[in-house]
Amino acid sequence: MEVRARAPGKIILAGEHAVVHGSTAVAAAIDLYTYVTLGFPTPSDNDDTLKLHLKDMDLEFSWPIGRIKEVLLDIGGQAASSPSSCSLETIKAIAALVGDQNIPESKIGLASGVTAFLWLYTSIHGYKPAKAVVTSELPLGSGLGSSAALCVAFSAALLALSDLVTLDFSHQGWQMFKDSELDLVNKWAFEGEKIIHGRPSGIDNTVSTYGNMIKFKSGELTRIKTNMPLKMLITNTKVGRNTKALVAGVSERTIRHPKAMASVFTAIDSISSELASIIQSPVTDDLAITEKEEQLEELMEMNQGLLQCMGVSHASIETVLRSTLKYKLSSKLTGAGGGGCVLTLLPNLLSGTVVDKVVAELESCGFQCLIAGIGGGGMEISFSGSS
Ligand SMILES: Nc1ncnc2c1ncn2[C@@H]1O[C@H](COP(=O)(O)OP(=O)(O)O)[C@@H](O)[C@H]1O
Ligand SMILES: C[C@@](O)(CCOP(=O)(O)O)CC(=O)O
Ligand SMILES: [Mg+2]
Repeated sequence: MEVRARAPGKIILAGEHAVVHGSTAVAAAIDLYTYVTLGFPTPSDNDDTLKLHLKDMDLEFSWPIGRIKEVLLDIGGQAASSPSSCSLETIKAIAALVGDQNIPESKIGLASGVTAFLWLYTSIHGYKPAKAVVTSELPLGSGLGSSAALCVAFSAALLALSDLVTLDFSHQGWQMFKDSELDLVNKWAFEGEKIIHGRPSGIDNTVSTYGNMIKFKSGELTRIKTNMPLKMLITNTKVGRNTKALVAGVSERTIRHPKAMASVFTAIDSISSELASIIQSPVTDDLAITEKEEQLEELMEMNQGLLQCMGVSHASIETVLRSTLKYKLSSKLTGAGGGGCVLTLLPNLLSGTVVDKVVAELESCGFQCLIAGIGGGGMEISFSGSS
């Protein structure tokens, strides 16, 4: 039997980085997904390997099960129901397995994703032969949560083929997990994110698992119901960066200037809480929407200023801010920054002509613009034969 899982990317409306240090952040799922297909060979296939195919990158990896057993002696899938962290020793052991595959130097950033796969796979299914295929609509390393979407999709596909979840195998099309099963997916995905990010807050895997819009603080989520139309332009500066290094940079700054950074984190906590309550409060007419949009714009600008304070902005991000400001539009980086993606609020009454002009200007700088649907569903799975 083959299962397909999909998990969405996300945007962070306020609070990235500060959320790692205990502040509130607000995030929404977007309608761009990472897909993982997983299947076990039949005995007649006579295949005793674990395979991982990263289809978009045209990379195929294969490990003989004997080699995995030799390197990862004590994992063996006994702990699938209680997610645990990958020890440093095991990360080193997995590095030897990843090393076997000679990933080209230009694609070495993928090694952490492959490491997360091997940890999640062996933790949940032990030493069983299988093939996993990954495709994604998300740009990698751009702040839209591709790492979390990958870990959620892996965890969902792995658990769907375990005896820990109950599913309707005859159901046609996408189906959801029960709440307690989603919790298990989320916990495993967080363990995968730890391998990729070092010190994740958990917001990305949580919003990818449960979908919609969430407020997140110290590992606790509160679902948010939006009461206003919210349209964001996402501009990908295409400047590559790595979340792990940026998160570590903020932590180092916090060690150097603990008091100043604590004030920054407190300010961001207030910004996120205020932003969440504006989004949730009822609106009566267009005027009320415009007022709320102006408040949101101001909060986004304040958040961006504080992100700059943390050292995670970038010349390319500043270029987007300047370009959008010419049209009186407010922007902030989203995700880890250092390049990656920028959000621009598109007010409800903004004319299509202005949007076209801003997009044309941003694209003339070499950036890529997209308008994604926000606040949609979380992870889902489907069995082969259905869509
Ligand atoms: N589809 C994918 N295939 C393989 N690795 C992936 C995939 N998506 C994400 N990754 C892993 O996640 C890393 C990017 O994560 P990160 O730096 O957190 O940025 P973001 O989560 O914003 O995209 C990649 O370098 C890779 O290791
Ligand atoms: C910077 C941070 O707040 C978000 C990182 O998101 P992304 O990997 O850049 O999509 C880190 C985290 O919360 O784990
Ligand atoms: Mg990430």
